[in-house]
Amino acid sequence: MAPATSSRKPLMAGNWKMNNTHLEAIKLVQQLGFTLKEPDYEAVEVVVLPPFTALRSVQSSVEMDKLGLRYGAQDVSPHASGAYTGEISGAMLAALGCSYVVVGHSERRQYHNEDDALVNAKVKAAFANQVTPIVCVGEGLEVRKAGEHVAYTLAQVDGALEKIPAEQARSVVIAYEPVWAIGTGEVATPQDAQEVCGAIRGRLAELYDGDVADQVRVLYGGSVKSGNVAKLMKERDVDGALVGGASLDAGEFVKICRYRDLPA
Ligand SMILES: O=C(CO)COP(=O)(O)O
Repeated sequence: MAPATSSRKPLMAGNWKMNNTHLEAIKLVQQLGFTLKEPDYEAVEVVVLPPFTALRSVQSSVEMDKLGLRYGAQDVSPHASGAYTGEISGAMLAALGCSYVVVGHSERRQYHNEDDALVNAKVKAAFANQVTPIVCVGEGLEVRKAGEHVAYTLAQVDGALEKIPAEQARSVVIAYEPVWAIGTGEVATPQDAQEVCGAIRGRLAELYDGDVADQVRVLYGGSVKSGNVAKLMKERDVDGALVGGASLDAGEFVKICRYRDLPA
């Protein structure tokens, strides 16, 4: 278990999903970038995850205006290059300055039949290009009702990290996103989030020697808003949030990044 004095920097990541053209993306990034200041970035790492088509514009905005935001993509191909129509490689993301890529989001597992083996291959593709994967895990409602949410989620962690060496695993980000909480307004209780995030860290301690479990940031995702983030962030194994809908509104996402100012 991680000591309470861990050095993990909180991470607030906005998963825009299939929203915002590249023009809308520039506007949102500028609103965020000009509102957030040095003290914000000292306290939390702020990341936006636009659609592929907006990455180049986001890169230009961030570089031109010297914004402190980081950005990344929502998916990556397991393949390095070649005849894979419609896919985007890790090298392409790296060339656009992406720091992160989401891997294994439940929407991709559900609508694109992504299994643990594919998620694992994508984690490898990300690391091969020095892009940090944000690995999404989490159970659906049926699994939760059956009381099997911890075992189910840990099996996804095992699958995603298969044959990933400790030097890489220590920088991975894991997002616990219970499917029943995504886009439903039904946020997990802080206790529910802590139960699974703590179990994930426990599993990392079993899988890896040294400080891996203490270094890895475990995020919670699923209906995070300014009204619930402060309570979630009080939990010892919740190191940040993967925010969907609420990250599309600059004012709301800034409030989430400044959760320390909100009543818990
Ligand atoms: O899936 C999510 C982030 O990846 C969560 O989405 P919502 O915040 O819209 O529930």
